Amino acid sequence: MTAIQTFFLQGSVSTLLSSQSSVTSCRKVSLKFTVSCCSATSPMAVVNGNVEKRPSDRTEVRIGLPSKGRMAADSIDLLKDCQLSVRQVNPRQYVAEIPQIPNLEVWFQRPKDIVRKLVAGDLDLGIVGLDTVCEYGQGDGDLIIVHDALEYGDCRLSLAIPKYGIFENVNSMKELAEMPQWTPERPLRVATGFTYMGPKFMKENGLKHVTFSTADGALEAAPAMGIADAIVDLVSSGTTLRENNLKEIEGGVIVQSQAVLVAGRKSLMQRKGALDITHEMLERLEAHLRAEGQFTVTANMRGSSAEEVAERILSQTSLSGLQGPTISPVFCKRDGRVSADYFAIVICVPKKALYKSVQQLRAIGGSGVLISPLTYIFDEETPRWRQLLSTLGL
Ligand SMILES: Nc1ncnc2c1ncn2[C@@H]1O[C@H](COP(=O)(O)OP(=O)(O)OP(=O)(O)O)[C@@H](O)[C@H]1O
Ligand SMILES: O=P(O)(O)OC[C@H]1O[C@H](OP(=O)(O)OP(=O)(O)O)[C@H](O)[C@@H]1O
Ligand SMILES: [Mg+2]
Repeated sequence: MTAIQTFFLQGSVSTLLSSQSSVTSCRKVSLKFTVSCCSATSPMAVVNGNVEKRPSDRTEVRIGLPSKGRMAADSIDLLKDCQLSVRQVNPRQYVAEIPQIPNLEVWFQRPKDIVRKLVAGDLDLGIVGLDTVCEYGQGDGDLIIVHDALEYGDCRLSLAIPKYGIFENVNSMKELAEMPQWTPERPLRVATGFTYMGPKFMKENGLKHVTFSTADGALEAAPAMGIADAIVDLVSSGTTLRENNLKEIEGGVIVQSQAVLVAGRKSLMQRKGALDITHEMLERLEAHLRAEGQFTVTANMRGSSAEEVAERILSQTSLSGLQGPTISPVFCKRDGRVSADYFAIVICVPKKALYKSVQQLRAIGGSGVLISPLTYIFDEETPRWRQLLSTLGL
């Protein structure tokens, strides 16, 4: 089998629902491809990962974590930061446990197989990149994004074209679509590993004469090798594109991706314990991720009363904290009398605003400013949980 397989877009394509809300699902889309190495009518067709969708009566809830690649270690680390330690006896063992959640089994799988197994119902929850959910979930309405921003694995799925030659002055999808060069005899040739999202995107952008080829890696070489005119691939720092003389263009970002927690709708609705486990994981993730962006700041301030100190603090934009400052009197004994001339204040400030906050504190008379890391912020209820319940119609 050759490294590059060519296929043509034949089927209808519809839109992926935008991921503006914290809980997103993808709409069902059907595409047909003619792949040179096998056909859908082949008597020995191999289904990806699962034989058929079938109800299972297992009692454990299963979460899939990436077994390899750049998401693997970060996923374990994230859970560890949430006090969920994955106990794996050895790295070649694909099942593990999290002692803090007894009824949860961890299965290590390749990211694409996590999505396939979620669709098949063999996994209930998974952590993967949003790009993988979109590509391998193919708009399956059963997939629900429970947490859309786990804050690692940041990248985007983008279309890129050469900086040189006929593309020199092409800087947008509109300009690419309007190039006179693309005809039925000489279509735009796109190399991509994203054989679902790539064609869908091109169709949505009105590119009619397009063919696609696929390979497992180093796609950025395809234009220089003369195999393709453009590529659709993941971009993070942009270094690989730059080093290969390729550029992104306006309107060419297909998906902004990062690690997400994804679940199967049927699992959440039908598998005993799955919804409770999802709630606990969501709470832990949110508490950790909210805290990660914040510092606790304590300082002393001279003042006549807690209210007077509060007014000074709340006059500064960077010092309002999560709900407002906590202010406690600092008692001292002077001339035999106990009095509170100082107040200790505690606020949370975004890490990004740390120095500005310290400056503002000083400006209103703050002294002895102490900064400490925050581990968890548990709020009354997480907005994502409310959103999930509403998505499930609960
Ligand atoms: N350059 C990158 N920077 C950050 N995140 C990335 C980058 N490339 C990919 N990712 C994210 O990490 C996920 C896994 O990518 P990774 O390269 O580890 O595995 P893969 O491409 O599926 O497998 P392999 O590269 O071994 O074929 C991707 O689906 C994406 O969400
Ligand atoms: O914008 P950058 O930071 O340069 O990252 C982008 C590159 O990272 C990924 O490849 P990966 O390293 O996973 O290699 P692969 O092609 O073997 O999957 C992706 O497919 C790009 O080639
Ligand atoms: Mg890769």
